Amino acid sequence: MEPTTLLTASNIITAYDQSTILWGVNLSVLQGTVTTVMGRNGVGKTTLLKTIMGLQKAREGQVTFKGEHITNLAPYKIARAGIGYVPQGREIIPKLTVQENLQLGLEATPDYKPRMAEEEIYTLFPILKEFRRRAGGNLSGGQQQQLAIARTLISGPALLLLDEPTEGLQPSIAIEIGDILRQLVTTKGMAVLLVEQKIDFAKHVTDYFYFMERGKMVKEGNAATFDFNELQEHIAV
Ligand SMILES: Nc1ncnc2c1ncn2[C@@H]1O[C@H](COP(=O)(O)OP(=O)(O)OP(=O)(O)O)[C@@H](O)[C@H]1O
Repeated sequence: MEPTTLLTASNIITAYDQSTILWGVNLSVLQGTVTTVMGRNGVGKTTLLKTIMGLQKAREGQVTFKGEHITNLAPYKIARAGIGYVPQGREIIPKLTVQENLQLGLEATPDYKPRMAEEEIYTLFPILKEFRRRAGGNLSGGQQQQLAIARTLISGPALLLLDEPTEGLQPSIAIEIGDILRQLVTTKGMAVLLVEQKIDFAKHVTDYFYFMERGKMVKEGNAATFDFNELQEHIAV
């Protein structure tokens, strides 16, 4: 059976005032896969995630999710449709406890009820259970990243958008995060759209790659056949 396409972005053009950042981006994400967008700083990766999430308006083009047009809908409507966004920098609330931070994710649901049970989340992230009464600000970087992902999972998204989740983390901690992402796609059938700069980490988790340069996808392919040497040259500079 052909895997279902969950998300499609077609010919997306996004600009900040006079400055155009995305110049006709095309991308799709299949259910049960991790899709990764790589590219140097400033090429527009974050802008792409924000456009998908409705946080930045697309001037042209369309975003389709589960067959429905969601282009430029209010972010809360996009969240309720089933897309979870874990922004760069995690954005957890340092003074709130782990459990309280987790519950903030319920704002993405219409009835404030979890779509993934807290216990199930704590099974995926045992350290969060152990530290559930600690202030979020007292967690390590890797634990804060786990919390940011967990907070998004509580609303039961079908697609998770992740912006550089391994930034500032040691490789071993990054791999732990990667293993959790793989678990979500293989056991829950979720899809992940990842923005990443670290090739080793990306290779570990990714099924399908896109490579972006100056607001456009210039290369794409299956992880198994993707030419990473070429990619490395582009990214390393
Ligand atoms: N709110 C904004 N207003 C104006 N320009 C912006 C804004 N946000 C980002 N930009 C510009 O848009 C371009 C693309 O930024 P974006 O954050 O999407 O890139 P990126 O590929 O995610 O890079 P990084 O890895 O550094 O986050 C950059 O030149 C940036 O300066």
